[in-house]
Amino acid sequence: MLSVIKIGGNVVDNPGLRQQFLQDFAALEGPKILVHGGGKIATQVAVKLGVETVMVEGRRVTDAAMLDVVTMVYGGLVNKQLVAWLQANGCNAFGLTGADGAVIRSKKRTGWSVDYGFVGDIEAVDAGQIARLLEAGFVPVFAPLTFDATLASMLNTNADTQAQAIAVALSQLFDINLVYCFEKKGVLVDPDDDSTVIPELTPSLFAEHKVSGVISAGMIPKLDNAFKALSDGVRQVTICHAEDIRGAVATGTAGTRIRL
Ligand SMILES: Nc1ncnc2c1ncn2[C@@H]1O[C@H](COP(=O)(O)OP(=O)(O)O)[C@@H](O)[C@H]1O
Ligand SMILES: CC(=O)N[C@@H](CCC(=O)OP(=O)(O)O)C(=O)O
Repeated sequence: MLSVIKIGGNVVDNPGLRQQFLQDFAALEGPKILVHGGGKIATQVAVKLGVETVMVEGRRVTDAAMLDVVTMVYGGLVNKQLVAWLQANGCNAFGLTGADGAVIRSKKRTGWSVDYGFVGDIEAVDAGQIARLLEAGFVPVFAPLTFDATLASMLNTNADTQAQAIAVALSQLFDINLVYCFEKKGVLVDPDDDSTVIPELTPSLFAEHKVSGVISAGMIPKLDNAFKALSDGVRQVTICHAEDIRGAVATGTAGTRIRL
């Protein structure tokens, strides 16, 4: 089983949670891939540089100035720090974006009522190249950046979507366990109460909870990605707290298990 783990920016930005996660991730058995976010950190750096942040339905509107910010923050600062910290924990991390080795190609998002600018919708993931990194003993660590060769441009891609696309592409070659880690215990009935985890979520329960407002905001696109991964060939999908990653990988019992 290959574990594809996504970690959100709120965990990366919290030193205590991050340190525990890095140790736990480094100790996971078997082949593994990390996909990181970092939206919160990009917003903080953009403020310092005087670049305005505009989010529409959980996606960052990315003009030329913001593309420079996210390329620096995701491809540079966050990716390289994570690689260094994982190496310090004995994990042979290899940091990359979708442009490196042309592993993830995308197209600039068009045809929406909003002009998202330099946001990439993924067209192709080169599973063979990623598998070769794994065979060579590396642990790929992906920044949420893809690229369009025709435009000769980096593109900003949501990290949850990128994790889903990587997991689906590699499901041709491996049984995949996709785990979305964030700073809550799972999908919750009351998002402010970690004791209200929904242990199993089906499409019908998801639809009910969307209508009632129990599931909202960033959790909606995260779950759309989770269900898409399962229906496109991923074996197991879990949404859990970063501190429960070992249970999610070893026994599949942590947080919320997604079922079709
Ligand atoms: N029912 C729910 N259970 C847990 N979180 C929820 C729920 N509904 C909305 N959310 C919100 O969704 C957020 C997770 O989405 P997002 O911020 O995109 O995550 P990430 O940082 O991992 O990319 C949570 O921080 C929480 O505020
Ligand atoms: C297009 C788009 O919205 N990209 C995201 C990529 C980072 C991300 O997804 O970070 P989290 O997982 O921490 O939210 C953004 O720039 O915010």
